[in-house]
Amino acid sequence: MSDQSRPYRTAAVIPAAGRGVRLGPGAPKALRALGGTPMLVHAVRAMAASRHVSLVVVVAPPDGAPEVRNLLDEHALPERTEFLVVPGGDTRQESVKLGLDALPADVSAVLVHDAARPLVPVDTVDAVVEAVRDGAPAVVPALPLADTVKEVEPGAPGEPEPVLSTPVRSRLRAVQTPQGFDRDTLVRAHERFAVGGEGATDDAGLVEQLGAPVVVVPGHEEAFKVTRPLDLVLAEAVLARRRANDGF
Ligand SMILES: Nc1ccn([C@@H]2O[C@H](COP(=O)(O)OP(=O)(O)OP(=O)(O)O)[C@@H](O)[C@H]2O)c(=O)n1
Ligand SMILES: C[C@](O)(CO)[C@H](O)COP(=O)(O)O
Repeated sequence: MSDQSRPYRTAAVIPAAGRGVRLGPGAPKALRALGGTPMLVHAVRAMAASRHVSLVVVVAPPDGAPEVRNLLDEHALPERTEFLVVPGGDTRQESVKLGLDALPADVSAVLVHDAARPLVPVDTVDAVVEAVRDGAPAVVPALPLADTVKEVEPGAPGEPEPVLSTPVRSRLRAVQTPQGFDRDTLVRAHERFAVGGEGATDDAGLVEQLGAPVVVVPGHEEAFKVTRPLDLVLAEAVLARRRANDGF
């Protein structure tokens, strides 16, 4: 739980060090354009749009920190927000850990947000921060599923895979980011699993393995992750609709 003696400051860590293999050949995914602006800049603006967030730590591709720093300097970002850039690691988990290591001592709450979710609305960001400030050590935004999900025995690509079970769909949620945490809880989770741990595909998964409670708040359809080429088509369409609605 949070240390009440510390002032309450919320920072966002944005892992942006991935290659974007599933998106196809090109620049690292976070640096690819969406509506003419790098996806990372959209993600940074989405975090800085929250009045709660006063620091954004961008975790850049390992050899791309100077380029990312220049990128942030070139784009208009809120002046009240501080920005740090650090080099990332080989996995998302390592990159998040490197971002956490860069946080100053006065940060009490941390959001971890994929650069690959450039269009998350500020209301979703605020809902996550507020749940953490209300005392939840770990908060994830998530949506119910539209598809039925099967657990299978994974086989060779293209080969039929035996179905093992069908989880009850109404109990499942598709988890998004930003995920919000009490800083000490998240740091403990990452330290425990940094070396030889089981790992997890999201930060809340590490906190669950610590035994700490994680709660879900409503996510948003526009907080989807740009993973494959079709996601980029959808992201361009969402952005174009927003720009048309805003009249620019
Ligand atoms: N070594 C890594 C790998 C991923 N990420 C970041 O974690 C987020 C979620 O990862 P994902 O969408 O899987 O991105 P990539 O790893 O780039 O995609 P792919 O798996 O297709 O290569 C992205 O913002 C990505 O930049 C990171 O910071 N460091
Ligand atoms: C953190 C995450 O976005 C939650 O859905 C997801 O687990 C990241 O997975 P990826 O394979 O690293 O994109």
